[in-house]
Amino acid sequence: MKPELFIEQLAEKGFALSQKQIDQFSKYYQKLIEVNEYVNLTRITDLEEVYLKHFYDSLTPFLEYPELFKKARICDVGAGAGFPSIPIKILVPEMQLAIVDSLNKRLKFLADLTTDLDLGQVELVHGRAEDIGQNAKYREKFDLVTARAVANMATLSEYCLPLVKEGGKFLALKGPKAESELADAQKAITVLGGQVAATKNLRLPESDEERTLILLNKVKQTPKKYPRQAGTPSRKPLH
Ligand SMILES: C[S@@+](CC[C@H](N)C(=O)[O-])C[C@H]1O[C@@H](n2cnc3c(N)ncnc32)[C@H](O)[C@@H]1O
Repeated sequence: MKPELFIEQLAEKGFALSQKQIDQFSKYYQKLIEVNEYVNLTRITDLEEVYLKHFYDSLTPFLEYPELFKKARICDVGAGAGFPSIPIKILVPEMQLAIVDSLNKRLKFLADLTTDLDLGQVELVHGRAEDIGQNAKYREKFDLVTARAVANMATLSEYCLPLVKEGGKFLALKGPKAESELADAQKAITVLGGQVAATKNLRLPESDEERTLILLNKVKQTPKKYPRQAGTPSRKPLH
């Protein structure tokens, strides 16, 4: 997807980018490629592929559910090089964002990136989601938690649902196997206090790339014993 098509597609959906936002995406691409030379951030480096499979793909939750991102406290679990939350933050600068990742060098990249892109405050939290979910500062504190390409849906629900406050939501960006992952995760989701609100199948523009967004509601508090700590001998997927 050429940057011009990216801009055109967003404008067609009602999100006309300002020159500042166009420049932020362009700078994001440059930084990603530059730092990827010595820190493993992404295997996708071609300009058009990055605009489609990282930038546009990351924006799909916002394009489908814009209301979830306004005036919300959001946590992106395992964001790596910033996906999906940084592209969304470019479109919604006022959103309150925390990013959790277990790899410090990726957080260092994000610290420099958020400064260079003038993105305002982003809280960067170093740690495993299993531990952060047991920390009172973060547990059941977020209106929305997002995650892309971190774990299967059952494991991911255990990482993410404890961070969502009651009445909040968890949104997972998944590929075409989402339906079977969701079936396998059904028990875990219920145990952790979640409920499936919607699944949405999408195709990225002018491509064969299929995606599924899974949206869960947090309907009751997560029992205290979850998430179980990393390395716990009895730790098996909750299904
Ligand atoms: C495959 S990358 C995906 C990154 C990004 N979400 C994307 O879609 O490009 C997975 C990321 O999740 C992080 N991660 C994996 N397990 C984690 C855990 N238990 N807690 C926090 N971060 C984790 C890794 O350090 C890595 O940055």
